[in-house]
Amino acid sequence: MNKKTLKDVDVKGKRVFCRVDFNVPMQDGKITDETRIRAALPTIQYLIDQGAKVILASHFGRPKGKVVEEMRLTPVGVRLSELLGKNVQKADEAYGDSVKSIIESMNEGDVLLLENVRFYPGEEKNDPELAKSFAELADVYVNDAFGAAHRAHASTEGIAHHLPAVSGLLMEKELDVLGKALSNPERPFTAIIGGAKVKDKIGVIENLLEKVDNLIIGGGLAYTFIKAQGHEIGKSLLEADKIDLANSFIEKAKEKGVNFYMPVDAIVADDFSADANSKEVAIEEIPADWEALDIGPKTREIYREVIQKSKLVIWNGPMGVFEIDKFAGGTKAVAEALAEAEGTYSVIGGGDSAAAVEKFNLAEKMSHISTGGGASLEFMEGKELPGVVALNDK
Ligand SMILES: Nc1ncnc2c1ncn2[C@@H]1O[C@H](COP(=O)(O)OP(=O)(O)OP(=O)(O)O)[C@@H](O)[C@H]1O
Ligand SMILES: O=C(O)[C@H](O)COP(=O)(O)O
Repeated sequence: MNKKTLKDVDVKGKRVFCRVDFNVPMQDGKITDETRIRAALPTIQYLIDQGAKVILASHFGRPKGKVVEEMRLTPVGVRLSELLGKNVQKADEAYGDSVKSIIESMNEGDVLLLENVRFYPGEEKNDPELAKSFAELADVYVNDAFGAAHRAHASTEGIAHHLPAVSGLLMEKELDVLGKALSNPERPFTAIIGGAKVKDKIGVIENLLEKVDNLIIGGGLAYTFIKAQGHEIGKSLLEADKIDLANSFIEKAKEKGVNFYMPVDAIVADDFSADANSKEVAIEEIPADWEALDIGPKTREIYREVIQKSKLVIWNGPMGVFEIDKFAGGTKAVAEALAEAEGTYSVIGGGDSAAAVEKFNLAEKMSHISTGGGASLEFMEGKELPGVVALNDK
């Protein structure tokens, strides 16, 4: 990476504004998945060990510039304190005199968690005044929020123009893994693209078609491709305006010598629900009144074989409606194939695929699970991430 990292600056005794992504799933004030908090621990612990005064900032949810009581970061502070095994002070604001006076009383190695930065309208607008107010709190800026690096906000981008600005250890790792995969992949290199819509994955498919040896398609978006091949798809998800594009991807794959894999069979249902009737059918036999909600067993086997022969696999998006057990089999089969494949480096591109891998208790078996959903998608599209661009060059 050509950006300065935490290791390039001296933080002893310094006030460090460290942007993390503590936007964790929460239900009734309880954190339901703490992966993102755990992923930020190495940077926080490093700062503590170096004797920095650690000022943590994060967004949580989408409060739209107003204080929303349920979106305070208090529960995150409590859990962080337990995980670090030390007191984490929590501020009720994210800048200003009250925060400054807390920071004045901090000792080296102390940790302060600021309030949700999205309580202020200037955050998402990347307001220069708010960025300056954040910068006034600190001597050094560390961005460890890979999950929010695709956002040009005051705490992810604006602030970097006012302080020495470096990446944290998680940010560095994410950029290294994803960067190496895209610039210098071990081959055979396979991408598995699933999820609901073609529309959301156009950029990723376009960019990956230039790089991979195998492109595997699954999930709801696969059926626009199946339709493009001239088959009827019943009530399965269809983006009619993307049929031509789907065909152009298939053509481009041929030109580039990329093996393009689509489902050859599916699990179809007479309703989008857990108690629907369901059955396996060949892909050209989807009944008119049914919808395909998962890839079928033959497809799973083909995909498993491709995965096993790959040296590197990037996976983004589930193969079916994995939230309903009946339609989770295809996504589970892909996750298991990745877990079992020896010598295959597996990169899970965040969001729903990461949630699926967690659900099947296979997270430990993956080589890298990105903490970024939207951010990893934009990275895989080949876009520059504003939160990274703004950091100091080496
Ligand atoms: N065959 C299908 N029919 C309808 N919906 C499907 C089908 N296959 C998968 N889905 C749905 O697609 C959704 C995930 O799509 P999405 O595009 O958001 O995935 P993702 O890219 O992994 O998400 P993220 O952007 O969070 O990383 C899931 O809720 C899943 O139920
Ligand atoms: O969960 C995420 O993908 C990040 O925390 C970014 O959140 P956002 O989509 O609300 O900007």
